[in-house]
Amino acid sequence: MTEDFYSEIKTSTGAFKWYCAGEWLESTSAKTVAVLNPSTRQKEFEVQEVDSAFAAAKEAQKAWAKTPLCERAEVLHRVAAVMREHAQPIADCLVKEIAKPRKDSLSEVIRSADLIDYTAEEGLRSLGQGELLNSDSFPGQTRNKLCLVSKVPLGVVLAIPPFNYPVNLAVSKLAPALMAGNAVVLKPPSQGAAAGVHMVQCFAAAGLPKGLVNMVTGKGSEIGDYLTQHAGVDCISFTGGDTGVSIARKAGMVPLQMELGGKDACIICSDADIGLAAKAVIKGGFSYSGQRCTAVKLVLVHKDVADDLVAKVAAGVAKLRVGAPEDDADITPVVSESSANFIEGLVEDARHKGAKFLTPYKREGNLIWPTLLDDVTPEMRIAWEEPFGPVLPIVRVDTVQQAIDHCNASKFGLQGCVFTQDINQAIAISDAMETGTVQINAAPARGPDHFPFQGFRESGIGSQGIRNSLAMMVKTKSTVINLNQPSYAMG
Ligand SMILES: NC(=O)C1=CN([C@@H]2O[C@H](COP(=O)(O)OP(=O)(O)OC[C@H]3O[C@@H](n4cnc5c(N)ncnc54)[C@H](OP(=O)(O)O)[C@@H]3O)[C@@H](O)[C@H]2O)C=CC1
Ligand SMILES: O=C(O)[C@H](O)COP(=O)(O)O
Repeated sequence: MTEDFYSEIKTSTGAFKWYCAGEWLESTSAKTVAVLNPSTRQKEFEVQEVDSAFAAAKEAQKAWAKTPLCERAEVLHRVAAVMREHAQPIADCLVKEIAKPRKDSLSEVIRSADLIDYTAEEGLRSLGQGELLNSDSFPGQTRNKLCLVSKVPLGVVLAIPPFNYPVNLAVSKLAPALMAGNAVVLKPPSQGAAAGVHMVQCFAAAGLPKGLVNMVTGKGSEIGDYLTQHAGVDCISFTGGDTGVSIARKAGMVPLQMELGGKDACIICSDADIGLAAKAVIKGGFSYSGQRCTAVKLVLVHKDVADDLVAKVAAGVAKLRVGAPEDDADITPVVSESSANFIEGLVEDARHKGAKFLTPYKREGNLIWPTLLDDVTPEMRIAWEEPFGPVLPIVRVDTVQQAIDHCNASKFGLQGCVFTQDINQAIAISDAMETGTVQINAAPARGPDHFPFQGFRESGIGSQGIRNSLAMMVKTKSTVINLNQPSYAMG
């Protein structure tokens, strides 16, 4: 029974426990953090605020590093199977604590199980390979040295995912870290922590060695510095907003994988298929109410096709269903009141500076109706900042170069997309855009999860995607065999 399966994760007072060295524990401070339901704005869950789990992780990691790759892969496949079997309660948490539509919540969990399986398989192949270098290719050397290059674990990985994909973006760190022989301390987002607790129970139930995955709950603003600057951390894998920039500045000598904010722009050329572009703009701009790092956050459309595009997008936006995540509405409450207030600030700034409202701005609590703004100019904040909500600005441009210049002037460089029917123009624009990925004739997207995913400038450091995350979670080790005489192949 799935309910029994999750019974041990709660304290007697109903808060969720934290997880250390294979045990679900109650915090000695008894301090808790309330998780508010974005729809009702009432307390839905409680998680504990606790201290550290690094010692347990370090201890467990030593034995795990000596565990054969194929055994690590087997354990991960078991985790994926358990997660699929017990997916619904995790998805239910996502509906209640981050107001993600019901269907999308379940698909996030299933996508995460798929990611774990794929990581196990990819890790078996890629981590099993090393390199052999001969010394005689460097000037002045003979072939008397053989360098064996292998990949060894980093140690303890601190994983910090954001609220909008608390399961998938946790698993995208945990699975490669574990497959590569590391232990993990997970700090889930406060809004998303209940889903995180349920997810960790799947790792525990799959028979992962004790101490290998530990979960510390609490507010990032209070325990974040303690965790990210802890001497027991050997790597930080963080996904989130500007906080990541300050973490990177303060972090010590540890590898960083930072996936941060974005202002993903959609450039629509005069020869574009406008029907296709309009559909992508609507889906890209408004799915999960615009709360995706890869959401379309700016449309830069050529003036010759702008009226056509705007009419088609407005017609599509009018059909979006606004309501409750339980009812699978397209637009659901944004994650918090402070987030809704921030979005409203951007909308009001645009109103004062002359933006044209193609849909009226409407808000009830955390629920914001989809808002389409035309005639946006570079003087408006919305032209540069990410609302992380259902608000989409449209800038009309005279030339494609103007659109490229706008993208490249942004502090962000996550993804972008271009719509044109001329492949030569598409490639030229892609090459000119300073973003980690450019999609041609489709909206930005991180998935499928094995594609490399990276941000330039303040959008990140390093690269995600299953193969790249596996490569990120190891360090290179060389062993040099020194022969007593040069040895050349076959005679
Ligand atoms: N490039 C990418 O791959 C992605 C980027 N994002 C970006 O994430 C942002 C939205 O997510 P959001 O959760 O609001 O982002 P935040 O940066 O606010 O939080 C991300 C995580 O960091 C934690 N945190 C907060 N303060 C600190 C601190 N000082 N030290 C360590 N950890 C801390 C949070 O915990 P707590 O919840 O307790 O505050 C949370 O777990 C957007 O900017 C979006 O673009 C989102 C998804 C993907
Ligand atoms: O947090 C996000 O926005 C995700 O990384 C987006 O993933 P997706 O583009 O595959 O939905």
